[in-house]
Amino acid sequence: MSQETQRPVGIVGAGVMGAGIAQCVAQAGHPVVVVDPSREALDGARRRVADGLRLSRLLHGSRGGTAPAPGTDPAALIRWTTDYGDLDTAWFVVECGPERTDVKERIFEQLDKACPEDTVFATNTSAIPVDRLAARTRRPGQVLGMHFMNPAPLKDTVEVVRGPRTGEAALRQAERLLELTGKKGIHVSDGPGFVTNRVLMLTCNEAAQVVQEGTADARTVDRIFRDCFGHPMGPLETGDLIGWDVIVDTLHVLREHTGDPKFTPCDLLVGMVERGETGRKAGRGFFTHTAAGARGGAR
Ligand SMILES: NC(=O)c1ccc[n+]([C@@H]2O[C@H](COP(=O)([O-])OP(=O)(O)OC[C@H]3O[C@@H](n4cnc5c(N)ncnc54)[C@H](O)[C@@H]3O)[C@@H](O)[C@H]2O)c1
Repeated sequence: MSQETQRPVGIVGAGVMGAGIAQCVAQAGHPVVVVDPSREALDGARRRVADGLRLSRLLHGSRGGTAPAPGTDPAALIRWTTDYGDLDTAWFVVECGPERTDVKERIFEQLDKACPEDTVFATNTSAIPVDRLAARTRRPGQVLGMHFMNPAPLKDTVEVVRGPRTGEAALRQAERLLELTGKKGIHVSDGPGFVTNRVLMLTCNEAAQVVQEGTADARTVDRIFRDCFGHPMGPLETGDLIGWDVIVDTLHVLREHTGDPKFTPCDLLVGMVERGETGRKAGRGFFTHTAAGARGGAR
């Protein structure tokens, strides 16, 4: 067993994405340390991973990811902690904290202090330029973006972002993590929103604006994308899955880093987030959702 297979992968942030990525790594039989300052978030993530592993066993790994080996318990490979110091042996860390530039900058400063010199850091940011976060460390050559898709256990492709200072060795370590979790990477250069969210965030915002203006209701907007364009999901169902709080934060980041007012979130979205109607994780966004994932009435 190589040194890397004994050393854990660190995940910072135990929200929707952190839990999903932790599940992917543990399912591959590899140890994981998940850090979050919120005990409530850690408990929620533990439950989400347990549900995800049950689903994965039912699907026998047929929809992406590695199926847990029979008789093994991937959940036992995950250590849940509030202490960054527990990352002291991690060979690779995926940062999944909130989409706020100042919060992520502080996280990277903490990671730089807590982790060994050779640890590679990947940010799962939706839009913050990788080099902005790399600048908060003494190892900018060991920082890159790995933008996993949601739900991480079911999506086999990751947008890999190479910052202007990201080195070849860091990219090779990222490739190891992808191989381990049965995923492939598509490589892009650094910039606000990279490719995915430079385009998707505007689409989600405009779809909400169309509802706000009364041109069509949410169900009709999404039906246009499914029936006319053949998309598997419309932009409003996609936004419910991502979380409108994450989308509003990402639009602010895009506006901050491009200076372009086209990334201003529409009033309808801002109001929904203020009321806690953030989508699937809250049970209500443009659609209503049950714990089993069923979709109900639209706005
Ligand atoms: N939700 C998606 O579909 C999606 C997809 C791809 C990328 N992303 C990106 O992934 C990141 C996480 O998104 P999410 O949807 O999981 O968000 P989330 O709000 O579900 O989770 C964020 C977590 O970070 C924790 N946190 C707060 N401060 C922290 C700190 N200082 N150190 C460690 N953890 C801290 C919070 O307690 C919370 O558990 C964001 O950058 C987001 O833009 C989200």
